[in-house]
Amino acid sequence: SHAWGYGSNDGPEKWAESFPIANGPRQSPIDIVPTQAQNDPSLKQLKLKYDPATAKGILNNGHSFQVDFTDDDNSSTLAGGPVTGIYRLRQFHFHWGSSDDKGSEHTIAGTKFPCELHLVHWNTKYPNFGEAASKPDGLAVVGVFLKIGSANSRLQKVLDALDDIRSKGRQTTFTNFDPKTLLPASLDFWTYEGSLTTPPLLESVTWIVLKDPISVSPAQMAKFRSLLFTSEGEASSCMVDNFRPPQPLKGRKVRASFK
Ligand SMILES: CCN[C@H]1CN(CCOCC)S(=O)(=O)c2sc(S(N)(=O)=O)cc21
Ligand SMILES: [Zn+2]
Repeated sequence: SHAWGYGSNDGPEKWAESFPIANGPRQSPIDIVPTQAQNDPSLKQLKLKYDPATAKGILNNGHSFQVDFTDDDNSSTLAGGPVTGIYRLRQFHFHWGSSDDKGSEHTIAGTKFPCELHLVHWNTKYPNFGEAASKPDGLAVVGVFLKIGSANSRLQKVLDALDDIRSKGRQTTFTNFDPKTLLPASLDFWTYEGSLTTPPLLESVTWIVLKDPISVSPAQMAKFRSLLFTSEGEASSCMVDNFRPPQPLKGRKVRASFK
């Protein structure tokens, strides 16, 4: 079976055994080196339009937790930036560490953040998400770093739902939430062609990593770490360190939308 995780027996160093694309040419995440990113004036402004009514539920999938959105129309979309056409918001989720000195997947000149938010969108030129997920221009994921600071009241709305989804497979309704409230003031970004950072590691993601972080407090980080990788009835394992380390750039260029 393709059971994978983040432990020593089933973690990122073992994924290539079941998912050989793990050693592919456009794997994610990467270390972003700002001085080596090229400003590209042809990059358009990022256009994010989210309708809070499309928020549907929140789920512990045993690897992270995700907030799912209804994606049967163009109510919540991404356009502009490095992409052509319209991409629909499917879900957002996070990756975080067991301590504040690690947790993000992308790093900035080697700097790790305690947490990273991913907003997953799929290209509407394809009939559905599943089809899009396997195409080289099928997905666009916006990455946002979380930095330790003051408590983030918008994030707290999401964290308040975690008590109901503590173990793997638990889900609950989660509606009337605008993911735009989780974004920093500036939409300046770096962009590069990459992959899913978890199995199946499909090389179908245009990455859009925002330059500015949002804040998270130490108490809020503790809330992330209260989740479990395991189902009820199994021996409990805390959901922490669910991040893949940076992967080789293999000649890819990282572009910046800003000077
Ligand atoms: C735990 C599984 N995570 C996957 C699940 N999806 C892929 C499903 O493949 C369909 C064939 S996804 O497209 O929602 C997605 S995006 C990211 S990430 N970290 O790169 O933003 C991981 C994943
Ligand atoms: Zn992710």
